[in-house]
Amino acid sequence: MIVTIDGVAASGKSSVASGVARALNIPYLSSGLLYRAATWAALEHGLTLDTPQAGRTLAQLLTGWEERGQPLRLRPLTEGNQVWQAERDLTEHLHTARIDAQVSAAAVLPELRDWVNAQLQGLTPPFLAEGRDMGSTVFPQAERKFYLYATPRVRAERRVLERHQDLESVEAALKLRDERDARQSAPALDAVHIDTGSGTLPEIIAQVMSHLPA
Ligand SMILES: Nc1ncnc2c1ncn2[C@@H]1O[C@H](COP(=O)(O)OP(=O)(O)OP(=O)(O)O)[C@@H](O)[C@H]1O
Ligand SMILES: Nc1ccn([C@@H]2O[C@H](COP(=O)(O)O)[C@@H](O)[C@H]2O)c(=O)n1
Repeated sequence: MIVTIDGVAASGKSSVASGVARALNIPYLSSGLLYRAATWAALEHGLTLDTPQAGRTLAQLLTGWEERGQPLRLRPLTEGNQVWQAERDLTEHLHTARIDAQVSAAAVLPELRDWVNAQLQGLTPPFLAEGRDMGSTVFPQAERKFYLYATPRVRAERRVLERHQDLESVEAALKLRDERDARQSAPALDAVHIDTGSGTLPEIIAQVMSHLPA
């Protein structure tokens, strides 16, 4: 079985995916974490993302690591996904304001989208995949698809509890990321839409579960 959960930034995708995956006893895959890790790699290597050759250069960097036996890999742990490169856990570097600000510019590159999609499509079901285009592009065959949303204010209020930033700038950054991401990835037309501002996290997880076979 494949279940997809797409949604806007900070709508609760990872938290809901983790809860549902735990209840189903299957792993969840955070596609956003792979985009974040590739963005981190690009920035670490001084790669400028808005040049015509950026996609090719980034793809060469990622495949070069692969060929040298030091690939960038998603570890789909149910309690929270991680990304490792060789023996190094990169996860703590990936949820920062710096990566938030740059990740949409990396995610627009077709070479990176192909690389992320190939990583995910190479995995064996059952699993739950979360991101922006999991139900529409990467796993159109998924048995159940969900789309999570909430107002920018609700999402910003939640995010400031996780990071030491002010509410107005977090909300502005979320709106900007939503706008950029909407141009490069679309949710599935057959997804069940859920407003995560309408309940607590356990209630939203229960709402998703109610649409899944018992
Ligand atoms: N009802 C709720 N539904 C979902 N998330 C909630 C809810 N209430 C609080 N949260 C919190 O919202 C925060 C953002 O959730 P999460 O990081 O899972 O979102 P995300 O969509 O994966 O974010 P990003 O797009 O930035 O990766 C978390 O701290 C989560 O616990
Ligand atoms: N399927 C996806 C998933 C993510 N992205 C891009 O990555 C960014 C980070 O994702 P989060 O889920 O951690 O918020 C996101 O803002 C997108 O730019 C994507 O394009 N497609």
